[in-house]
Amino acid sequence: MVVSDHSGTVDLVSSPAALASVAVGRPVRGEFTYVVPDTLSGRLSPGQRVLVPFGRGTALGFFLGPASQPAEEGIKLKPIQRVLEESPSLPPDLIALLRFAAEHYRYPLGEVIRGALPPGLSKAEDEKEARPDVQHFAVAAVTETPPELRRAPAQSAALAYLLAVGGRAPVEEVAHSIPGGRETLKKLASRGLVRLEEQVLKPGVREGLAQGRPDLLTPEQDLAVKALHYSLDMGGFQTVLLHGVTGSGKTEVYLRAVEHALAQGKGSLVLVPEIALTPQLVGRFRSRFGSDVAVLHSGLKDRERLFHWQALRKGTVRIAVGVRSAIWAPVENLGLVVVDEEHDPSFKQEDKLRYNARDMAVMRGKQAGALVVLGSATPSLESLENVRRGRYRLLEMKHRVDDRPMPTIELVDLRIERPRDGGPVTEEAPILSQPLLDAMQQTLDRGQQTILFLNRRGHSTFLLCEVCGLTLKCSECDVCLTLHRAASRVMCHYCGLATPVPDRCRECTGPMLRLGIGTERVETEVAERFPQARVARLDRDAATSGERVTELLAAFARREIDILVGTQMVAKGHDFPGVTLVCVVMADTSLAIPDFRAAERTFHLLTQVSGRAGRGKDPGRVLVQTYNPDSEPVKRVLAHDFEGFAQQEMEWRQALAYPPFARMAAVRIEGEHPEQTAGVARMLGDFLSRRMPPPSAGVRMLGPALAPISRLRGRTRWQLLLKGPTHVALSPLLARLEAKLEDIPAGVKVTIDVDPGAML
Ligand SMILES: Nc1ncnc2c1ncn2[C@@H]1O[C@H](COP(=O)(O)OP(=O)(O)OP(=O)(O)O)[C@@H](O)[C@H]1O
Ligand SMILES: [Zn+2]
Repeated sequence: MVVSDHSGTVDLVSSPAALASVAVGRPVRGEFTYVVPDTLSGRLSPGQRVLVPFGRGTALGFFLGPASQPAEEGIKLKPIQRVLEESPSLPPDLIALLRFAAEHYRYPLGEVIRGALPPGLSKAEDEKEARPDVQHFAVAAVTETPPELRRAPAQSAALAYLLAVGGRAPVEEVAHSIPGGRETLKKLASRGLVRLEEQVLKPGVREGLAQGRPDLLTPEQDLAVKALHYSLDMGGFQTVLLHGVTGSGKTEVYLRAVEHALAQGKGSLVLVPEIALTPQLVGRFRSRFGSDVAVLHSGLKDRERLFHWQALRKGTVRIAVGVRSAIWAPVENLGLVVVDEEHDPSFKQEDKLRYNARDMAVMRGKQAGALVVLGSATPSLESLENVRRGRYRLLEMKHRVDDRPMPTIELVDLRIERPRDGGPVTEEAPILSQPLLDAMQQTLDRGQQTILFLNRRGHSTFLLCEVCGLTLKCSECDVCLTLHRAASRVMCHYCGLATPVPDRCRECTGPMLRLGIGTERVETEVAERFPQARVARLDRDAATSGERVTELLAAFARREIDILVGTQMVAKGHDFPGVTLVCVVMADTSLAIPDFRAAERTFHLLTQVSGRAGRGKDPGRVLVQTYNPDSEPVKRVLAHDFEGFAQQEMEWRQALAYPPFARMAAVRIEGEHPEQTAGVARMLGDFLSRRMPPPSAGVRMLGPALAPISRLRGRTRWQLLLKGPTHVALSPLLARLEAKLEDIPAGVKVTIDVDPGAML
């Protein structure tokens, strides 16, 4: 018999041949059964890392729990070799979540677990205690230099230095003053004249932007906070959608919920789209909870990652704030999971394990029995539908903090806007129409700030031959190249390939026209029109690192920049009270993308960027330039009509059986040889169509067909979409497909993308 005692350790002693279920950290599917040797009985806890024989060698394994005798007779099971750590790296709720993720997204469990762990724990090595952020100090053990040091001038000098500064100094400071100081201090320590000490710094104590705790909540915040406190007091799993307009103070609601969980002795997990773009939010958490917060972002060093993991696992740090991958953080006694900007596409990982951290957050809450709060000014249709079906509870905040008005939103119709200075009508509309120029001038005159949004980077987004009409494409991808003038290169935004700018068409030597506006061009135009203004640009080209982004945003917050031009990076939850004008240079860029979410994405972007205006004492104004004033997203944004947009879009999705009224899985087939790839795509199409459930099940297959971007990095891409009323309806088909993937010829790669995000 296998039983679990209360400490979670599995007592396998009483079983004649105790068996263990182990996930192996290799790209293999399923869990494996191993024998628990006598030496390990009573020492195994679920979530522990172990060393197991695998193939001809050994591999890292994760003990998941007891197993029963496999059905097949005559299989010789091998024993677990040893355990790699005393206390398990994975808490039980996380094991449950990782198992769910592997099953749902059709990805090998061992790889799912390895991907979740910090590098220090994802190798088949014994656990090492992460060296925390420590500072080494040298402390003098004597009060004067003893005569024995007369023949050792370096040691004498180092000790003299220490005594001179009061008997105690950081080692690096001594080393800085006395060449070879580190070695010298060690020698002094071995003589017993100096003690070397470490002072441990708690994680996450680097300073953020300090923010006070408001004494008074708005009435809507107060109601929301009370509701969340009540749910926390009740305990157990529940999901709440916090739909609060831009600037309604959602962050404060999260902070109060985290405070309450902490008072209950429970940990919290807070997910944000991107740390570099949300320094204010991180700052608010740090200044409220100090060293109780671990901030998890992609810039962490391996050692720091391990340190945070261990601190959270031990419960010495109880709050984790982080990006997508922080969903795997081993927060102890988890009571609350918050997902800020839950609609954000960055929660979906687009390689390896293609998970959606927002969806995993809900599942994590379920496994841990925790409260889940999904917050946004523009909730996803998926979450709204879950509210309608009674799965999530809705909390709304319809007013801004301090009753500040929502910004006014005005339309600038590019079809009728004439070029400035009454010049001739050209095919291209002006980048900045007269209404925009006037509004920007007024804003400058008042000493206020402007954000200019265009969701395309570069100078010109395509080059076209004036004579033969050829557009310049990437040699590796089926994508137009973008001209970057500052770098004097044309670049592919998909594969990164950069080449010199051609001045003539390669087919007919005709001159190349530079068309399609990008942020770089907008910035140039703005600088020319407003030479007295301080202009900066925020996009992937200008902000090459996380620090650079933070610096730029900080400079904008300090009002050292008057006009900020940028891509969707400027649309994220920023809170700059000086911004009173937001201009959308072209609202249409994301409308034409062949993706069923194009309209939703456009609506979200326009609403979010508009929401940056008028957050301070002065009211905000938004100008939207567009060629499609009658398109649904544009019309509804102008009318501040979230409900109307959502309803209209829901009807359309329902009519065409798209999410949230159906579940989807994309099967992507990529290969170097176009012929072979097409062959595999057709083969998989046949394979699936022969295994389709009866039509009454409502499962449908679209394709196989060439993907919208039919070539990427030199590889041909095919796509096959499966749609069904529920995930359960799709999963037998996906399981079959997963098994079939073992027969795919080398040279073609097939990936299954469950609940796909981007459809390109
Ligand atoms: N009760 C309050 N009293 C005074 N100021 C508040 C209060 N609550 C929040 N604020 C301030 O209001 C501003 C907006 O809050 P916050 O950034 O949380 O908005 P939000 O709802 O997250 O908006 P968005 O969806 O645009 O990100 C912040 O400057 C915040 O400090
Ligand atoms: Zn390319």
